[in-house]
Amino acid sequence: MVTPEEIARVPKVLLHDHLDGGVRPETVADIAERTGHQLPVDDPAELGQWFADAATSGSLVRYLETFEHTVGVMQTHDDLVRVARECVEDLADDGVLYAEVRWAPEQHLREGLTLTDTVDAVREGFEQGVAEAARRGKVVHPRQILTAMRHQARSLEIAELAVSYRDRGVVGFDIAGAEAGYPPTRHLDAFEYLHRENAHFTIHAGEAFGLPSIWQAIQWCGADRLGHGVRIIDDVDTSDPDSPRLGRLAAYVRDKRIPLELCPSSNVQTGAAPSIAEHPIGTLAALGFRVTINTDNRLMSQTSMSREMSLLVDAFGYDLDDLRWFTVNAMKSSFLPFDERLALIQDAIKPGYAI
Ligand SMILES: O=c1[nH]cnc2c1ncn2[C@H]1C[C@H](O)[C@@H](CO)O1
Ligand SMILES: [Zn+2]
Repeated sequence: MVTPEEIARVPKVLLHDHLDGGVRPETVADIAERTGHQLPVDDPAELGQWFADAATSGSLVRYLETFEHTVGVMQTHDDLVRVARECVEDLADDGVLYAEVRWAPEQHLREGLTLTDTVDAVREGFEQGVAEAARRGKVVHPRQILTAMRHQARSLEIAELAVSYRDRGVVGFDIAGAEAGYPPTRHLDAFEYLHRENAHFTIHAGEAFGLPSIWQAIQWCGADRLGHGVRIIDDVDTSDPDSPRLGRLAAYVRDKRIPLELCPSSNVQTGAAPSIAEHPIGTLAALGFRVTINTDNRLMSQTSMSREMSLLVDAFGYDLDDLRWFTVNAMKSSFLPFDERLALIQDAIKPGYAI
């Protein structure tokens, strides 16, 4: 059985983590006190628990309401730098080697920052975090994914922002927010623009809404990866456990090696999966889908990459070889240039798992 110490030590790759879903509770409390942002509870220890309890609602829409209290304290240059720096420090302390951290610039303009100001601030925070991690003897490579909110109408503008920062720390684009009622095809112009620019994007799909959302994300929008995508399991007939049968869409996703950014704890909180033990990741991994393990929102789920891996080790009996497979899957699926992906696999991931 893999121990928590081994999991903490091996290099991990994180493709789906929200900057505004991973703020330290102490930082939320600290900034809120200074800026006058009203919190439901003020004590940092209680606040961490409040986020977790409020997010464990069985509903994505209610889960998302908790972000008002993180987005609310990320409205100035200095506060964005701080949150970004602390994010990278926390990931490095957790043994994360490479991370794509997403956030929605359009949500951080309330105090007068421009879209480019916000991306510059996060970039500065990431650089500070990398330097601080290096001082602690840790190597971490953070990159940004810029998210557009699917209920808003700024996706083309955010896609243009992502392309303009493609050589300055931004590797991709995403849409997030409530899924039901806001299909990805509302943002086709943004996705078509990204295709023309040879740019990468992922789409939150198949979390709160099922197969039609995944189908649109892949076949209409041309997503490179699926944010969650967990409901692809609805297109797998497991009534005979010895020979599961894939429907056309599930077969396409597996044939094309489309990466699934699975986030087990988050899915249990929003009701997308009944429990970790019953999470479709077990079946999807066994069927050879391009499965990756992710945190989604470390604050709301009180989690980390190591914890998500530990939960899966406990539930499915995964060993180090399995964890390396998930990690290599994630690195192969990243939006980094191919040669950089290969270098991290050869130089860091393979040696890191040869313990
Ligand atoms: O799991 C999620 N599904 C859909 N949207 C999400 C999820 N987690 C966070 N978000 C939203 C709320 C954040 O404010 C936004 C940008 O990070 O993305
Ligand atoms: Zn997410």
